[in-house]
Formats: sequence, structure tokens, C-alpha cells
Amino acid sequence: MAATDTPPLPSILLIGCGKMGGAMLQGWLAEGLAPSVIVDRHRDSVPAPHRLVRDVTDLPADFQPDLIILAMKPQKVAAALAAIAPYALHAPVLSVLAGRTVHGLTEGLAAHMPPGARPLVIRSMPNTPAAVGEGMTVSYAPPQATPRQRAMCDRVLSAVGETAWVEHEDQIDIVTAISGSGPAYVFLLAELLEDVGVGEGLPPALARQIARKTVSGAGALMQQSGTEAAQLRRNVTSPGGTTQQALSILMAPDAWPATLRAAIRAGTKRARELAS
Ligand SMILES: NC(=O)C1=CN([C@@H]2O[C@H](COP(=O)(O)OP(=O)(O)OC[C@H]3O[C@@H](n4cnc5c(N)ncnc54)[C@H](OP(=O)(O)O)[C@@H]3O)[C@@H](O)[C@H]2O)C=CC1
Ligand SMILES: O=C(O)[C@@H]1CCC=N1
Repeated sequence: MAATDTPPLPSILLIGCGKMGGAMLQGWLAEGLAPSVIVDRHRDSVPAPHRLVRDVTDLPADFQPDLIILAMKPQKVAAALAAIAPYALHAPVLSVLAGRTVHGLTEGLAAHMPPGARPLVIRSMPNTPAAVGEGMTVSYAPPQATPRQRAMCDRVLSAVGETAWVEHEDQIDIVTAISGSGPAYVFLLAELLEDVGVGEGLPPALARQIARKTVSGAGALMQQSGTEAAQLRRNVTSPGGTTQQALSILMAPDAWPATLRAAIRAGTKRARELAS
């Protein structure tokens, strides 16, 4: 348990502990997690009292999780549903899979349950800053989810960052392309700033240092000040100065505004393709 007196997070059955599942688990372990089972064929170990299982076919029959979390690639989920279904008779399922719908996952699990039985599936889109407690997760719960089930998911997700909920499931696909993938866009910015700095003649170590600290420092300023992003941008932009000159290129309608819109629409479209 963590240093505080708060009760541990519920026990989870986490299936898939790669980049995203691993990021969330790092945050949950730091917070304090009731004895849980982690399924991943590539992970070496998990700290006691948690148990590591290599494949869903080896799940311990005696384990009764409070919450099942699906965090494998969308293309890998179908093969695991039969093994997960018995656990989903007694615990809600939280999916972080891009694209996969509540309906599709519910039907997929129900096909391996006794007639009439239905699992409860909640769909979320987290991001990897969860590893350091700075994640952003947006979730959708179907109408049949109970307040208790929603609250349990929110507690687990808010342990690794901020949470929000949407009323319409298809909004999760847009969220996926913005905050789910978004850390990659920000890391790309850091990569490009570094590359350009080197290309323009800076020593590589200095280019790396200023690129990384500019991105992380700007993020920290935005978080701590609470000031609107546009105002923070204006605060850097001296009339007739260097920033204005550079932004006149980046903010041209056919530059970043159009490029980012096209990128996010492409990501959203891909999320919708991954539904089936
Ligand atoms: N990465 C990100 O930033 C984000 C990812 N997501 C979602 O999270 C999910 C996971 O993505 P990511 O973490 O990047 O993927 P990874 O491939 O890094 O992690 C998934 C892990 O689960 C393992 N796995 C899958 N099925 C099984 C199984 N039946 N038994 C044992 N191990 C299994 C995989 O092994 P193997 O490769 O051998 O199958 C892999 O190690 C995806 O659905 C993605 O859409 C959501 C938000 C952000
Ligand atoms: O690239 C992907 O499909 C996943 C979903 C959001 C971030 N990574």
C-alpha cells in the first residue's frame, strides 16, 4: 500500500501489459493495488503480492478480480475472449483498446457465456503519461453500467491522471486521435526541434537539452498556471519579434492548422476502422 492511509485500488485482472498497460500499472503500483493478476507473455515479473501469468489460458481459477482491464492490441483481443469470459460474469470489463466498441466486446464475451448472461463493458482511452500520474483518460459507459461500476473505473483511472466521461461512444474515436495518440505528436515536436537545432549548427547535446526542456517546461507552465494556451503563446510573442516571424509560417492556414486537422481526422478514421 502507498504511503497514505487510503484503501488500495481494487484488484485487477490486467490483460496486456505492454506500453499502455505497463504505463498504467506503473502508476497503480505506486498508488497501491489490491492483489492482482497481470497477463503478458513478455514481462519478466511483477512485484508481490501480484501474480504474473504468461497467457490467458493460464489464469488462476481461484482469482476473483474486482475489475478486468483489456490492454492488448485490438487485433489480439478476439483470441483472448473465451478465457476472459468466466471472469467477466462477476466483474466489469474496462477496455482501453482503440476502436473496439462496447457492443462488439460485449457480444464477443457473451458468446462464451451461458445463455442470457451479459458482461458489462466500459470503454476508455488513456495515454502513456499515466506512467507518471499525468495521464488523461476519457471513458464511455453504456446506460446499463451502475454508478458503482463507473465510480470504480474512475477511481482506478484517476489514480494515474485526469479523467473525463463522454455521453456518446463515437466521441472516444476523436479522443483517441487527440489525447490517446497526442503524446506521440508532442514527442515528435521534441524530436524535430532537436533535429533542426543540430541541422542549423548547434552541438547535438545542447539541441537535445533545449528541445526536451522546452516541451516539458511549456507543459509544466500550462499545467501550473492554468492560463489558456493561446494566452501563453501570446506571452512569448513580442510584436515584430522572432516568435511572430516563426509563427507566421506555422500558423498559416495550410500549415499546422490544416496539417493537424488532417492528422486527427486520419487517426479518428483509423480508430473507426479498428472497430471490427
Ligand atoms: N500505446 C499507447 O500509447 C496507447 C495504447 N492504447 C491501446 O492499448 C492497447 C495496447 O497497446 P500497447 O500497450 O501499445 O501494445 P503492446 O503490444 O505494447 O502491449 C500489449 C501486450 O499484451 C501482450 N498480449 C496480448 N495478448 C496477450 C495474451 N493473450 N496473453 C499474453 N500476453 C498478451 C502483447 O504480447 P504480443 O505482442 O506477443 O501479443 C504485448 O506484450 C491497444 O489496444 C491500444 O489501442 C490506448 C491508448 C494509448
Ligand atoms: O496508436 C494506437 O493505435 C494507440 C491508440 C492511441 C495511442 N496508441
